[in-house]
Amino acid sequence: MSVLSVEQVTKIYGSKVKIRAVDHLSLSVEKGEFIAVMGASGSGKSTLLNLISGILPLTSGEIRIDGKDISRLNEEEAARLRRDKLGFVFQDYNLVDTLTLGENIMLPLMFQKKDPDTMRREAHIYAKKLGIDTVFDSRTYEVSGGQAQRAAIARAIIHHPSLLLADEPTGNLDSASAQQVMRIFAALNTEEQVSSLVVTHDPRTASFCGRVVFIRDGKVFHELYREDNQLHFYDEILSVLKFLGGA
Ligand SMILES: Nc1ncnc2c1ncn2[C@@H]1O[C@H](COP(=O)(O)OP(=O)(O)OP(=O)(O)O)[C@@H](O)[C@H]1O
Repeated sequence: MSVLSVEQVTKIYGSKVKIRAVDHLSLSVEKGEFIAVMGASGSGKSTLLNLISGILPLTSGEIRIDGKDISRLNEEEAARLRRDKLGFVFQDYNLVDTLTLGENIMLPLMFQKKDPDTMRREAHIYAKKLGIDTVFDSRTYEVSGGQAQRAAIARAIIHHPSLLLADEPTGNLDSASAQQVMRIFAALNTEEQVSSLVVTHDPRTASFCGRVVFIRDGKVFHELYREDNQLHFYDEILSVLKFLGGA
């Protein structure tokens, strides 16, 4: 069973003037896959993420997460699905500034009402894994962007979601921090089989993934699978982007 299955999904915005943001799009993510979604501004990437996370209703089609049809959920069920099955990483980290990094990492476990000792222990395990244990008790404004984003990743996966959704996770980072963050994504993918969908404009970020899905006008335009060499994959991604840009 696929972790995510998007079947012939269409999203039309507006009533008088209709905008077809996503158009009969199909995509599936298998357990342990690490996928980048690329496409020009306005091609429908954010709409697709919002449909998958159940924030936006579909116009037609079907989306299943772990086999469960999310288009049939009521608001409360959709919220529970987001909380239990999905993890989110955003461009601007979305950490809570009044909490320490460690407390931010623990947040999903607080919602699961775990006891404080277990929460702290598990948060430390992830902070160590992501190389931010030394700033566990720091505030969000006392750490670098790369450290903040690594805390956001720890928070996104600490409850073992089925699917990690990331929207421009390296968008605010310098290139060294961006590479470090993507190496962490890749390691989590290999070591813990975290299935991830990463929306990005950056070909270097995408080259860490195993597959890149290119979207144009709300449709899947092309897909690339990485063989072994990241540099070669990067070149292939650039060629498709050049073609997309010129088309
Ligand atoms: N709430 C909305 N109401 C009406 N139209 C919308 C809305 N949100 C997005 N759109 C339109 O839908 C299309 C797809 O937008 P979307 O934001 O999904 O693209 P994107 O690929 O994420 O772009 P970007 O890379 O700039 O974030 C665009 O034409 C956009 O103008």
